[in-house]
Amino acid sequence: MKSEARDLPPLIGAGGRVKLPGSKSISNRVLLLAALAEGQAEITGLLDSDDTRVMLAALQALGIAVRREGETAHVQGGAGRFPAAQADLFMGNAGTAIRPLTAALALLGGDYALHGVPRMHERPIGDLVDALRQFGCEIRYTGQEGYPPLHIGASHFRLNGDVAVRGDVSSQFLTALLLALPLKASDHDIAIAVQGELISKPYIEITLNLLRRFGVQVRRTGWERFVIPAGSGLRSPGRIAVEGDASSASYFLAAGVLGQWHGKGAPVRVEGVGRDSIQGDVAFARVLEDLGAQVRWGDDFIETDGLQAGLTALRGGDIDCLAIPDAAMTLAMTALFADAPTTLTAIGSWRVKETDRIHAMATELTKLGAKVESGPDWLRVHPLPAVQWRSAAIATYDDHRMAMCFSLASFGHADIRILDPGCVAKTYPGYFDDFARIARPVPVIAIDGPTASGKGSIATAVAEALGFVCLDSGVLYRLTAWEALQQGVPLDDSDALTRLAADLPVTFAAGGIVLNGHVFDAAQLRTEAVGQAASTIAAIPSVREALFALQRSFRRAPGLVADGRDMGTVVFPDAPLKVFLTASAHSRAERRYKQLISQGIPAILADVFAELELRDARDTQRDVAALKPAPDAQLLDSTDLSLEQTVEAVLALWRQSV
Ligand SMILES: Nc1ncnc2c1ncn2[C@@H]1O[C@H](COP(=O)(O)OP(=O)(O)O)[C@@H](O)[C@H]1O
Ligand SMILES: Nc1ccn([C@@H]2O[C@H](COP(=O)(O)OP(=O)(O)O)[C@@H](O)[C@H]2O)c(=O)n1
Repeated sequence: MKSEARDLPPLIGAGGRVKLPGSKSISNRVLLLAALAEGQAEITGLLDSDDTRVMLAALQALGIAVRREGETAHVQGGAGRFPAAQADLFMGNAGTAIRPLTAALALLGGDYALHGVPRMHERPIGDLVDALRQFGCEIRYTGQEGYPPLHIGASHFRLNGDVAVRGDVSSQFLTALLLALPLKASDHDIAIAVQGELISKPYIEITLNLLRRFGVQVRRTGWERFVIPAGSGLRSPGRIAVEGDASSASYFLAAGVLGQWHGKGAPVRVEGVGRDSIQGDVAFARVLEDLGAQVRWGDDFIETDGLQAGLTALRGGDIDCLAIPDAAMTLAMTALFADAPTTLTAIGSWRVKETDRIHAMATELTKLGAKVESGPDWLRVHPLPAVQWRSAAIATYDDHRMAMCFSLASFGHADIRILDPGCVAKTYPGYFDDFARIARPVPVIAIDGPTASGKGSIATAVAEALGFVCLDSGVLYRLTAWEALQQGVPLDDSDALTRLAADLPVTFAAGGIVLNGHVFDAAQLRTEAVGQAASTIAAIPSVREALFALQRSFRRAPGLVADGRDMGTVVFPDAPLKVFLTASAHSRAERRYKQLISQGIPAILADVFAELELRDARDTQRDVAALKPAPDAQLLDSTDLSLEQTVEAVLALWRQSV
């Protein structure tokens, strides 16, 4: 089932450590090699994600005994064959599963059907099939020519000189052949000739490296010709550890740089990859370094810590991404914070990944307000100045990397909603939890409570003391009510009231209210008539929803103090400090009475008291966002406290909480 959306709070910094999940590329290669090899393998650090489950399920369907306990899997190798001669295999959207399995199954022969999700049926596989047919493999397209689904039949294996495979669409075709051909190399050398410029070479290095671990030494001439020597056979190394995923590391490494902008960050360290990693995507950290990031390398970790001395932003420029196709997506995000446009080149392979990533990236970056240009195999992203950021709901195209990349937009100046965040399960089910662990959201102090408990005065004073922005959310309800009264909109016409709230022509300049382009005298909102009307319309769910985004947009660095009725329960549920401010009804009525008189508004204490009780009742009994303390709120009774004492009490709670 799809999770619908995840709202990310704007961030003021980042810091901490992340233990990376296992690399997808290594996990699926090792699983297949272990299944084909002779002997038992214990694989540790294995990634648990959609794509590895697809591979595990396929191997089990093929009769391979696999036992999995958390991050460890025990595989009893099939010694060059699969026990099941017939199987129907669901491959999801896992390119790292379908391609090498197609090669292995086709070379061995049998009666196998391979299919996946609709997007998988749009991802080309023709170049691999063409290469395998040169060996006499029987492969049929059961859908569209050149794409899965496939049927694999008997193998009439023959060798006829070098076998040709294209290398310029996906390096996974070559990887698939390299992983599977040792099955047929007992008596003869088998040579593969790559046609076209080989892309993603580092992924081929991973393949060669893992083949060595399984006893096969591939000889290569440049990146054009690969020979699997006669006598090669796959033998289990016994135990094999999977490195952390270097592509997934890129988001955290970028966070360790962007998270220092406000001076509130600390280093971010990813554990599980290091300077000797066999994954090409660790080169992303070198690219970041070239762009001006402060990077530290360890044997088993990489750490970023803001910018190098003397810089105020990452550098822009042209970046050849041929070697880091996946991590390169992360550079499209850091480009928003660079000092000049960034052009990513050699990214044609993005077009045939989980989605057309060039199109997806360009579309979603544009939603944030960014200027983006693109071509068949390149993307140019212009820096996005703070004032031009727009809040956006980001579509993720069933692409885990789109979802993970755009979490970095929360370092910008807008509210970010990630749609279908569950798609990260393809490679990193726990991504958003890990990201939240290193993220430092812009702090919010939420102050809720009944009328005249002192919320507004306390919030203003606390915000001033801390240098934070202040939001009096009641003002938004009062403004909507005031407009309704002005325009004669009935207070039970929820559609009209919702439209009013959604299009409230208001800005807050230097703490003052500007309505319809004119400075607005806030005293007009303090009358009891407006207060009662505000509390009436505030009970309408669609009005509350219409004001939700506007309220959240006040959360900006260095912090926010927000007062109202539902700041801690609904609008800022992740606020690190929530105060529920009360005072006895008598003292509140007296305070309000004095306040009104001092403002020259005529009032009678008994009436003020009665109206206050009426409003308390309405605010606490309504169905939506009823006035009540959040479970984690601190209760503060100000009946016997002065204004100054109450402010000090809130500041003391704040000091304790940070
Ligand atoms: N602890 C307090 N002691 C005395 N007066 C207070 C205290 N807190 C607030 N007041 C006064 O009560 C009045 C109502 O406070 P206000 O901040 O408008 O409350 P709210 O926003 O909760 O309705 C103001 O005139 C304010 O100065
Ligand atoms: N976050 C908020 C703020 C105000 N309101 C409503 O708006 C009315 C006026 O809010 P206010 O904060 O200006 O009221 P006072 O507490 O200042 O009297 C309240 O009585 C609530 O019904 C709300 O529902 N939720």
